[in-house]
Amino acid sequence: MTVPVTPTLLYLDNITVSFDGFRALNALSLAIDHAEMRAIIGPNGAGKTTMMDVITGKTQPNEGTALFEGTHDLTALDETAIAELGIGRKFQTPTIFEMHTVEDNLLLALKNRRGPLATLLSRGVNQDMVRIDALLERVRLTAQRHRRAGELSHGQKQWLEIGMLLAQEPKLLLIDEPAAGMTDQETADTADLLRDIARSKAVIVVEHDMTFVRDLGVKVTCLHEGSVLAEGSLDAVSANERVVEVYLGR
Ligand SMILES: Nc1ncnc2c1ncn2[C@@H]1O[C@H](COP(=O)(O)OP(=O)(O)OP(=O)(O)O)[C@@H](O)[C@H]1O
Repeated sequence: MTVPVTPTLLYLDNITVSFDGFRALNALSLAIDHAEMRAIIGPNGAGKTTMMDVITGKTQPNEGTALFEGTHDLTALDETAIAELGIGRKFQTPTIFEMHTVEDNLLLALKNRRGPLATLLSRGVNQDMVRIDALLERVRLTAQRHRRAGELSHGQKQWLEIGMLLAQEPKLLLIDEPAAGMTDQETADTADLLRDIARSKAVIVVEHDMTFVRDLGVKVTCLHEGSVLAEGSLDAVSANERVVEVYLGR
């Protein structure tokens, strides 16, 4: 992989989002490097979802700068344009096609990326299969290839959706509470999978499960009342008195 000269992939500065005068984000600043994974923690209502909404163009900030790759002004783009820049988002509830096989779900995600014209012109059925082999292996679903997605375990469904996002070849993945509802083993496997993905892509994970965050072993940002309260290693953030007061000590 060629590493770009500027390390900052996502740059948020002084972002404010007001809902009827209430500041869901309050001068929030955050920078994510290429191939960096960052865990975002913080109490309910801290602004984590609103931050993801700003990055993906779902919500327009009232103030502030949001740059992707140093040049793309995210505040001037709609959700489709932002997805096309290479920002993929996974919500907590998987949006897979339950009646289709695992393989077909991935195939649909690949075609979705190319669009109808490219799909028509594509001679690449074999190439698709090579890509799908690699995706299946990556998301640990090779043995489930021909099963209907609806039959997968909760954790496997989450991984399939991550695979569908990877099919779109994003540069930045936003993932909302991936460990919610997972068994301990699935949670550990998911941390492993995300660490693997983060070797070549940037990943932002919002998560409340501190065991999982510890497994990720990455820099942590704690949000509170729409701003960054603390940032650093999980040990440093966990030792922060304010973080204990507003979040961990609850
Ligand atoms: N569309 C909206 N209209 C009014 N208030 C909103 C809207 N969206 C979010 N808020 C408020 O903004 C604040 C931040 O919400 P947000 O969902 O971003 O928090 P969060 O950190 O994701 O919380 P959680 O951990 O519960 O998901 C909350 O007080 C919420 O009620």
